[in-house]
This record gives sequence, C-alpha cells and structure tokens, in this order.
Amino acid sequence: MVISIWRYSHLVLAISSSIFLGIASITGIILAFEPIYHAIQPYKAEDMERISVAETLEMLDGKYLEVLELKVDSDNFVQASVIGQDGESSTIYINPLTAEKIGEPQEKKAIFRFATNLHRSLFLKSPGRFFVGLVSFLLLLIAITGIILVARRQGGLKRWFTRVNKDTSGQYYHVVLGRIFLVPVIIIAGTGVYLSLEKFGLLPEAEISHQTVLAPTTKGNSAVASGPSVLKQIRLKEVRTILFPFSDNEEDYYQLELKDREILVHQYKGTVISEVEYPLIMLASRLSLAWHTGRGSVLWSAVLLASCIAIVFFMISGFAMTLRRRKHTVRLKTEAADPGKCEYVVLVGSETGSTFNMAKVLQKALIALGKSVYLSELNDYENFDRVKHLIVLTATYGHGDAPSNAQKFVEKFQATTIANPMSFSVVGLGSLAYPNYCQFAIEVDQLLGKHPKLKQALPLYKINNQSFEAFKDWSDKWAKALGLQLRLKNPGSPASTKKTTEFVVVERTEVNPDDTFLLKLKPTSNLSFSSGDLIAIKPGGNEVDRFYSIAKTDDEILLSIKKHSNGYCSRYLSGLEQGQEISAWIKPNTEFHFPSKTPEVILISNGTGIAPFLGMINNGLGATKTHLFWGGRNETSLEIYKDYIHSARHRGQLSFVFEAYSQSGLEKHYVQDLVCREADLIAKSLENGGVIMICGSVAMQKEVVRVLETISKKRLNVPLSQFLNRGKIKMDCY
Ligand SMILES: Cc1cc2nc3c(=O)[nH]c(=O)nc-3n(C[C@H](O)[C@H](O)[C@H](O)COP(=O)(O)O)c2cc1C
Repeated sequence: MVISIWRYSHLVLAISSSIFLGIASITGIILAFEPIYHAIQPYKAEDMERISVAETLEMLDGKYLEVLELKVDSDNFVQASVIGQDGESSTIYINPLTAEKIGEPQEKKAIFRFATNLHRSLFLKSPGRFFVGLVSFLLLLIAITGIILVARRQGGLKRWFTRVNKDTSGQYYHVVLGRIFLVPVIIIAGTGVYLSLEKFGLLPEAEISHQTVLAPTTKGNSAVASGPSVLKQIRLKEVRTILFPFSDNEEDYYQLELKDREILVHQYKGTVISEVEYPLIMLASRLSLAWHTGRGSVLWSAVLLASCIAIVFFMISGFAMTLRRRKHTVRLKTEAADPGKCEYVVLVGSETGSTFNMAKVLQKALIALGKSVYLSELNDYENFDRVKHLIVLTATYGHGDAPSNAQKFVEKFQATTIANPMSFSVVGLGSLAYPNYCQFAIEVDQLLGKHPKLKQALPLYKINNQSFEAFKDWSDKWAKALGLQLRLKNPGSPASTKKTTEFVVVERTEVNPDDTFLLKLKPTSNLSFSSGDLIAIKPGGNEVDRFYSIAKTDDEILLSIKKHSNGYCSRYLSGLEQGQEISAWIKPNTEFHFPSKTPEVILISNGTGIAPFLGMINNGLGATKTHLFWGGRNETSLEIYKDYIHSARHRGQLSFVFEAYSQSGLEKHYVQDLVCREADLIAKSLENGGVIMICGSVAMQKEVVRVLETISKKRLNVPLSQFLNRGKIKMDCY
C-alpha cells in the first residue's frame, strides 16, 4: 500500500506541475548555454590571484579622466565604468595589468532574454513568478517522493546504488537517471524556491550598515600611490565590485564589495575605515543564484543542462509508465466477461502491467479451447459461484509485498465464503535479484492451500524476469494436470521491422539421436556480434522471430538447435544445405557476454544451452579460469560439441568439464547434482568475485538456482540475490 501512496503522490505532483515544469525545463536547457557562451568570450583576465587592487587602480588612474566603478565577474572578466580623456563615459572590459580596453560588454542575446523571461515569470510578471516558485517547490517534492520510491524499489537506502532491475527501458532509465540527477535536481529546485522567496520579500532583509569613522584630514596623493595601503594586499580575485570615491573630499572613500565582506577604504591613507562581513542570508542568496544559473562555472552549467534534459525525460518516461499501467486496467474493464458465467477465472496481481500480457495469452488459449474465462485483478476477487478453476498470476513488490492491484485480495478472500469446490494454481512473477523472491505469490498459495474447498492443481510455480518460456512450461504442466490440450502463443517478438542481414550456411551437422544439430553461418557483410548475443530468424514469411543463442567462432556464428517435430523454424533450419543463404538479424544481449575482468567463470548449461559457451571457451582470452558444467542424455549427446571442448582444453582456456547424464547407467544425474557436488568450487568462486553463467532450459535453471541459493546461504551466509544484483550470476534460459 505504502509504495502506491508514494507513487501516487509522485505522479500527482508531476501531473499538476507538468506544463510549467516542462516550460521551466526547456527554457532551463536554453539558459544553461548562457554561462557557457559568456565564459568562452575572450575577456578573461589571467593571474587574478597575483594582481593587487592597487596595481589596477594605479593603471586606471593614469589612463582615464575618472573611474566610477570596477567589477570582476565570476568568469574573471574585469569591467570598468570610466570617463575617458575625451570626456565620454563608457563601460568596458579591461586588462587589469594595463587598464587597456579589450572589449565591451554585449547586450544579452535575444534568445536568452526570451528564455529568461519565460523561465522566471512566464511573461506574467508577479503571478508568473509565483507559479514558477510553486513549480520549483513541487519539483522539490517530486524529487523527495522520488527518493522514497527509488529507496523502496532498491530495498532500502543502503542499497541505493545496487543494480537496477530492468523491467522496461523507460522505467529502467527513469530509475537509473533519477539516481544520478537527484542531487542536481534538488539543488535546482531548492535554489529556485529560495530565489522566489527572496523575490517576494519573504526572507529576512540582508542589510549591510557601516559605521563610518571620519578620518583626520590628510591631503596628499591618493591611497593608490602613497604608503602601505590595504589595497596593495587585496587581490583582484577577491573583488566583486569597487565603487570609487565620489569626490576628492576626504570623507569619500573606496567601497569594496569582496567575496566574503564589504570594506570602506580611506582614499588617501589606504586604511580600512569600516569592515562588515556579509550576513549569512546574503551569502546564501549569492550561492543560490550561482547554483541556479551556473554562472561562473562551465562544468556546473553542463550539469544543469544535463539535469534539465533529464527532467524532460523523467516527465515523458513517467507518463509513458502511467499510461502503460492504466492501459491494462482500462482494457480489462471494457473486455470483462461476466464472472458469474465463467468456468475459469484468471486473477492478476501486477504493478506495471506486464503480468497482464501473460494472463491474456492464457485467456486466449483457453478461449480457443471453447472455455469461458474471466480475467481481472486480484483486488476484484469476489464470490465466483460457477468457477471451477482459479488461476492466480501475481508479481511481488517492495519487501515481498503485494502489487497495488492485489492489496485487498487477502482481506477479500478471507471475508468470502466459497460454496463450490475449485482447483487453483498460483504463478509467482518475480525477480531472483530480490531477496523475497515471489514472496507475495508464496503467501497467496499458502492462503488458498488452506481452504478446504480449494484443491491445488499444481504446486506454486515461480517465474523469474517475466520469462515467457517459463510461463509456457507452467502452462504445459497445468494443462496436463487438468487434461487440456492448451497451446500458448508467444505474443512477444512479433514480425519485426529490424533490418536483416544475409547469412550463408557454412556447415550443418546431421541431426543426432537427441534431435540436435549444429549450424554454422557466416554473415555476408561486416557484422559485429559476440557469443551470448541472439540471432533472430523468421523463416518463410512466418510472423514471429525465433531466437537462438549464438557462439562466435572465427567470425562465424555457431548455433546448436533442437529439432522439434512441430517446430516450423527448427525443421526449416535442419533442412538447410551448405552454401544456402538465410536472412536474420542479431539482437545484442550484452548482459550475457563473457565477463572481461573476472578471475573465474563457471558456465552451467544443459542441452543446446551449451551453444554460447562453445564460443566463449574459444574466444582467445585464456586469462580467465573457466569451468564448464553440462547436462545431457548420455555420452553420445556430447559428441557434436566435443571438437569445441577439446580445442578449448588444448588451448588451456577450459580448466574443468563436469558432465551429467540423465539416461546413462542406472542412476540419473542432472546438472544441479553436479553443482551440488561441486559446492566448494562454486562457493569459493563466488566469494572471490567469480561469475556464474547459466544457459539452457528453464526447468534446469530453476533447479540450479535452488542449489545455488542453498550454497550461498549455507556457505557464504548471504542470499543469492546479492550476487544476482551485482551481476555475478547471469542467466539466459528458455
Ligand atoms: C520496486 C520493485 C520491487 C520488487 N520487489 C520484488 C520482490 O520483493 N520479490 C520479487 O520476487 N520480485 C520483486 N520485484 C520484481 C517484480 O515482481 C517483477 O519484475 C514482476 O515481473 C513485475 O510484474 P508486473 O510488471 O506485472 O508488475 C520487484 C520489482 C520492483 C520494480
């Protein structure tokens, strides 16, 4: 519940300020260029730490009839208001060593003038300034609610910088960039609020009052030329403004606004008549202005520029995420069947909506079998009288909590009387990267399991990272338990518009007794790819891309393919001849590349899952100690891979190969048994920063992960999620 309150606040704040925030960010992007443009003008004075005020004043004295004011700006441009020998007054940039004119201040560019007015007051004067101040305050609140959301998402403030799990790209970058730009955005918003409060006089007045002490009359040379003067000690670097004495009268003095204080200096003696340190409020104002505008620092201006772009991105990605979430609920409302007449009920617990995609695939497949299906959210649970089968698909959020559309489920379920018996099956959608993997699904499964009228059709099935293959595996098992001929259609990867490349068949092995064969392809044009990437093939006008994990060997692609009797693509590929060409495209899968700076890598696979590893162990980087675990039916199953394994062993790239056979000899051995047996090796490797890569069937993945979880907890005293989070366990299973 808590997470949705914060998300709701985050969203409401963003929506309520969206138009003004959008304007402020876009004009902020333009205005960030102003200090950069100013800084690159050729008026910057060097050696400001060395040149004394007295030196510059002396040069000015000799060159101009009168000097009224001198200013040093944050880019070290020295600007003087002078009356020249011809009696003309002007404001010029000077070289402080010679007092020569080097240029003239330019008028603010029209684009910056326009952007400043819009940014500050939306061209609405005081009401506009008020809105902009309010928007800054809302931005501050958005940033604060953002901190809470990210902290909750990551599992606490301490885990702030741990890896972000990728749900959708928009969501991923919203969080990743949110973490990076949090501090600058808070500074922009905070200083914006401060400047607005100042503008409306809501802050204490910053007044400086000198108690002028009249010095005794001492006619003579000005302070610049005579005796020891404080002006000789003050460097130009410390100066903001110097106001020159109004007349020769002794009671007129130099007024120096320095960086930290203001002083009045006797124009003849060069002594300090009065000195006042700036009040804190004045320093805060100056700092706010500098931080808000980026004046005086190209680097900070660049940060402000990037932050304003990031705010625009946050707005777009944030709204896209909300629309995505809403899309599913709105559609459900319009498509809802009558639950009172349905035999199957599919209830979904989802925060971002992805789980609905799976639920809809299931609904479609059941409808194709002529079944009546009601699909809804877990919060819509009610007394389903005619329902015979209940299926719950639910994600987990926060610290093992229910997603927001499932938070009322437990209460509603407990308050409802179930009259007729039902079968039930719970599918947990979660991420192994969280310590409470599928926790809410576990609780729902236990709750349903305790009800006398409910009969479990299948034990709780957990799915990592929305794996459709795993969902299909569940559906096969569930359908078998219910005696249904269910066929799920993968909605993902529809006919892609990706540009394909031609590949020529270099070699194809015969199909072995396990119905597996190797296919070697060579791209006909220059193509960059790595072992672990995926090749997408769509034979003969078929609508869906089929993905195969690739091994890169000598710039060629090696695939290990299982021929399925009903598999359109695998049957097509098994019939290819040497020299034939096929069209395909490469999908980079950087998360599953061989790690570069790792002391040890353990590769775990079964069946055709060995494919990317065949390339990785022959990649020419012998520095990493590498072990290969592989499970197949029997010794002959390994035959087609033997050459690649031998060559890696021969080159010293592969330390150990552990094999498990399920149909050889009396005892069945599986990869997870090997992993369990080699627990020492696994634990040491994880402890020393090693990486484990898993590729193959989801069933194998589930078992291997279970064993790894035990090893991690028992031997290393940490949950496996910690290694997953740090990218120390990489998985690509199907
Ligand atoms: C903020 C946040 C917290 C999560 N917490 C957990 C968790 O505790 N346990 C878990 O198994 N998965 C957790 N997940 C992963 C989601 O349950 C998983 O991505 C799920 O597939 C999302 O489904 P949905 O998109 O339908 O909401 C979390 C994800 C996010 C973004």
